[in-house]
Amino acid sequence: MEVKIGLFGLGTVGMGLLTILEEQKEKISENTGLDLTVKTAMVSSLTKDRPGLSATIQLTTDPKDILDDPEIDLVVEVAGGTGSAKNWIKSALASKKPVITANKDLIATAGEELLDLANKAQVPLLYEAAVAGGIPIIGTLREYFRTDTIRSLAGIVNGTTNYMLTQMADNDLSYETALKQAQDLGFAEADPTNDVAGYDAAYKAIILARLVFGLEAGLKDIQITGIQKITDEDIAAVKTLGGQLKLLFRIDQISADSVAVIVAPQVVLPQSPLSQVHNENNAIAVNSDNLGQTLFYGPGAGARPTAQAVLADILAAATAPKDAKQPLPEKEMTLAGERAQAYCWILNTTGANNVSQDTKDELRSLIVRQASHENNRLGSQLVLYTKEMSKDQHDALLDALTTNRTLAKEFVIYPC
Ligand SMILES: NC(=O)C1=CN([C@@H]2O[C@H](COP(=O)(O)OP(=O)(O)OC[C@H]3O[C@@H](n4cnc5c(N)ncnc54)[C@H](OP(=O)(O)O)[C@@H]3O)[C@@H](O)[C@H]2O)C=CC1
Ligand SMILES: N[C@@H](CC=O)C(=O)O
Repeated sequence: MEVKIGLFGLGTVGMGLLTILEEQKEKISENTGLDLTVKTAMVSSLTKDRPGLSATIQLTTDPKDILDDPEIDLVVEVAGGTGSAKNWIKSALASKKPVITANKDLIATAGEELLDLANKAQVPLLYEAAVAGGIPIIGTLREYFRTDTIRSLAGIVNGTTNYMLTQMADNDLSYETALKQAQDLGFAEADPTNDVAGYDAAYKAIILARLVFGLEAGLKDIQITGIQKITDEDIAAVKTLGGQLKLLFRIDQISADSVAVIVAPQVVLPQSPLSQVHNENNAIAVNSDNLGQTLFYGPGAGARPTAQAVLADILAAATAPKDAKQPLPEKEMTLAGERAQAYCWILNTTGANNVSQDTKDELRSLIVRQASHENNRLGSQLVLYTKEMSKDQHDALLDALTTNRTLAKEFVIYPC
């Protein structure tokens, strides 16, 4: 059976998809009986040089050439953005064309509305590539975990920042050079602000929290810290006690009907499997009643891995029953506040140190490890890894402790 595809976007992911489709045409046909052909591709510039692009693909800047073409069976949106892309997807669904997208910004911000439209139209809207690139996490959570109860999800879902932090720590690259390399390798967003500010990871966390816990949240609702303020000295200070800094997301069920969501650079200890996740690789740890702890690991960005996820969705959509509806989460949870956490404190030690005996005693009972670090810019520093403590305990202790020292940096420690 021939399936004609209308493709929005011919950048990193779009070109990656064309490469895989061309290379694996026969294999796909033998395995599925489907003959997948991209008929039309929408781009913003018709004059851009596109080496290797097949002359059989019609290029356009007019979305109607895809949306109004009755020959096009299925739409793939890999252009990005939340404006035009949303309209294209709505029009495609209204015309009963299945849609595949890699657009996490859009699925995070308008997923509820779009999935509702897809369900009403009884047309698939699939978005495996929107979270963790090539790792098949969306389908796995939706299908495999259907009979299990997930309590928490955590991990690394942004390839750009993980690549940057790896290169800064292991190869002494500057922040700027590491970012430039991530852009050149096709990992970063068109505007990398979303990557480094933590918004890209937050969009992915929002998608996962909706899928698993039925949580409807926006960027403004969750605590998000990016990596822009992380320096080579922070990385070195954290390393004195064996940890690494990684941009993590965490979604924890806190009560029967609430979850806490955070995206922030956190200290990952050597005994955590996440400490082995380097460069653009991603990993998602799922904690569920039946399975316990499971870890899904793989390439989280880049042309081929992301295109593979898009292709898997194309095959699923092309073979889905005509009236297929996407299962919606049974629970509908709300956002919870603070949870107990362990911390890494980096304290400047120059100047007076009149910490009271009570504070010293409390601190001693909470410190797991400590080391001194010579910061090239700030002088002597003390690096402390603490046990888990409540937010109130944290605030009071830090208040007492920093009367005569300054807290240079604070990071949460990811619980292994
Ligand atoms: N890169 C990655 O590793 C991953 C990306 N994604 C997501 O996939 C999507 C695409 O990413 P990526 O391929 O990296 O992006 P690129 O910036 O490389 O490519 C975007 C493509 O879309 C076209 N385009 C953008 N806006 C418009 C518009 N308004 N009208 C017409 N065409 C438009 C561009 O046209 P032109 O070529 O003329 O400039 C370009 O071909 C994004 O949503 C991204 O978040 C998801 C997972 C991983
Ligand atoms: N910019 C994103 C691309 C994939 O989603 C990332 O770096 O992870």
